Amino acid sequence: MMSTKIMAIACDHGGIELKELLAKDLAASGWSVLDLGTNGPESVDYPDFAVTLADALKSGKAERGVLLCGTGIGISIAANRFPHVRAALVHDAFGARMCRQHNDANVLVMGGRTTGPEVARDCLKIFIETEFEGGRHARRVSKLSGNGPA
Ligand SMILES: O=C(CO)[C@H](O)[C@H](O)COP(=O)(O)O
Repeated sequence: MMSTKIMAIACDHGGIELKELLAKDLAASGWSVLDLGTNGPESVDYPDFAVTLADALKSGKAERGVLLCGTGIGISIAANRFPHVRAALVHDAFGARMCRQHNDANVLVMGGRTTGPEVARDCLKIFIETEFEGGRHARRVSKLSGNGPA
């Protein structure tokens, strides 16, 4: 029996339209969506949403995540402060593919003010469908968590 995979998704006010669009695509792809906000147009602070999503991954409430802010920059900086998070700020299909194949990214990050809806949908599709290649990349990824030589 296949269990439903859970994707946490969170944004600040700069990513809210993209969040709504991508959440629909996730649900249509068979993912269960854990929506961690924000859910209104009020101005909020992106680090708070990165922390909430990092907590959801750490506790096992979700296996992967999507984070969105205006540019994707601030929220990816915030998310990558957590050792269990590998958040990739992606702008195109190639980046979406590489962040899975080479970096085993567990969080896809995009900017609601920088990436158009169709490119973002394409990146999400690739992010959820692409497997990590392992091999030499596994050694490098393990060093990201401080498990390799200094
Ligand atoms: O992209 C972001 C962080 O990297 C934020 O979404 C952006 O800084 C919010 O800006 P403002 O408060 O002017 O809407």
